[in-house]
Amino acid sequence: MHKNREKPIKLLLTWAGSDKWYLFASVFCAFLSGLFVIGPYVGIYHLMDAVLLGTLTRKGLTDCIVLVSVTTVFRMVLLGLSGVLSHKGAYNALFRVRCMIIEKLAKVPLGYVSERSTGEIKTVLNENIEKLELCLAHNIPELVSYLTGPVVIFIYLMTVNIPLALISLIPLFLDIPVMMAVFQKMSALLPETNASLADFNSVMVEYVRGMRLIKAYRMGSKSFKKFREAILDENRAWNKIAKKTAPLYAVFILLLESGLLLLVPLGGRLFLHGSIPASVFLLFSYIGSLYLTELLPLQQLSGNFAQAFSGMNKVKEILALPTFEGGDDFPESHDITLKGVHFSYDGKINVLENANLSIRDGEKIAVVGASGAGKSTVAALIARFHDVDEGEVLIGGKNVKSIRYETLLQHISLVFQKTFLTRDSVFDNIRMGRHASLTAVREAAKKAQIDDFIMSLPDGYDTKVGSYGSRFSGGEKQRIAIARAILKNAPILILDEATSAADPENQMEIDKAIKNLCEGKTVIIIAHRLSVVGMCDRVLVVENHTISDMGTHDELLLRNRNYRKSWESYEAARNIRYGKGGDVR
Ligand SMILES: Nc1ncnc2c1ncn2[C@@H]1O[C@H](COP(=O)(O)OP(=O)(O)OP(=O)(O)O)[C@@H](O)[C@H]1O
Repeated sequence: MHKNREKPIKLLLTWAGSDKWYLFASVFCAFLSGLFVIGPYVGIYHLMDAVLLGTLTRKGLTDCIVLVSVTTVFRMVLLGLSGVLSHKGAYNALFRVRCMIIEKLAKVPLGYVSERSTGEIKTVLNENIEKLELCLAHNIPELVSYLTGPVVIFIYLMTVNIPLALISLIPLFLDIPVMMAVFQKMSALLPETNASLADFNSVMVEYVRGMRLIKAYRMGSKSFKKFREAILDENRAWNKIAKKTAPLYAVFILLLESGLLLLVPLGGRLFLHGSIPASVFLLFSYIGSLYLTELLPLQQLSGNFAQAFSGMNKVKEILALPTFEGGDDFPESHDITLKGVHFSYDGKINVLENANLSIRDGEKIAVVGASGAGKSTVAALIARFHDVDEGEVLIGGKNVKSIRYETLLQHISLVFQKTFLTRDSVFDNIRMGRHASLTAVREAAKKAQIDDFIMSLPDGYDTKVGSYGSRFSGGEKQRIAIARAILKNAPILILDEATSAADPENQMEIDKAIKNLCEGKTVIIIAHRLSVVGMCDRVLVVENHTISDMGTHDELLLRNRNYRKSWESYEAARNIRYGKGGDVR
């Protein structure tokens, strides 16, 4: 809780780690560059003074030119140096924050990650973090530089004429509440803009992934309403910000430039009364009313800071997600038990109520039930993708909550319905980060019936998979995933409809691969097709929000009406033959 209230700049520096020294050095250079702003003003004032008094000499002119040139060059050099340092610090900090998020996402229960859409995570990793770059590399040094210059000029003006110098500050005091109002308005509206940006990113990812479908159905970009609406929504959100803040920006600029209206009449009066010399009058009329405009970029900075802080909140949200820390070693035995398990995804609708099961070490179980009955949920709870609301999930007699999360995942292999291949080589896709030799990888691939196919590719195991594994068929991808699981050799195996993408030819290969994969393991197969039942010892039926029955295929055929009906339908479908004209026999 305390962390959430941490000051944004302090938090940014914590995230920057040791790179904060680059940021400090950059701020220091920006400060020095701000000090040099005074040079041209002092030079011009002395020039005006000498011209008006008729005391200008060649040396005086040269001194003035040198002062103006040297201070301007120093200012630019320091500003450049500040930029180099701030970018080095900022990009290192960004790298660190992105790594922290990625590491966090790897540690949080999978349930949390899948609940956040890809687009939302992409928005945080990309757009929100980029705003931090803007803040660290540009806005903070700029803020220091923009503030130092006017402060130094003000101090100089005070040495010339205190009353006029103080009067020159009036526009600034009037502007402070306006700037605060801009910041507040931006901060209030940004969550909405962020949400629409995250939505836009989600829809964009969906649009690109669904391109095949869009083309197949000739939906065309215009007809993809969701995409267009997401773009329009994002535009609307930004227009709303512009509408609400533009008038305030205008007031800010007008006020900041209004010094002339005060200093010319007042200074003129003092000059005409002989209270100040002409050079002081001209100094305040020109510089005294202009130096505050150095602060003009601040109006944009307030908006940028608001955006950066809003992005930081998103990063904070992810970094605050709970992780499963600590815990015991994995148990020796691999039997699985569910005791009185209740579970709901949203806290409202119970997907499982009082679910009980007992799977023996080395047993192969098929999980059957209607679509949406909760089969995948049972598997997800065993792998602790979510925590149960009530009851216990035990492996080898130990509650999964007491087993070290990493260890738990190391001992469970999952083959999902949708196979995800990374953009690396086939070799790396099977190894998945572990140290395994080519011989070991090939051994696994042979058992998964995919070695011959991989060897027939132009670069064999070095073949790049390509984005989303687009160059492989569904069946090939599944066999690569099975090879992965064989190599992992975890004692517990969960297969979620792993055979769904197979054609009849592939099916035999996949069946062989699965048989090899399952050898000597405790296996749970989520069976959407009852053919899987043949390779399992027992069947578990999920229906009516619970595990309603568990037994061998023959036992269930005798005692479970719904299972018997499903089996009969499956048998009938299996025996369907097609006649010449396509008629069903
Ligand atoms: N992440 C989630 N958030 C909210 N509800 C979910 C989530 N995942 C699944 N559900 C809901 O929980 C119920 C059970 O889903 P589950 O995926 O376990 O069923 P299933 O039997 O495996 O279905 P299928 O055979 O169609 O894959 C469904 O009503 C589903 O809509």
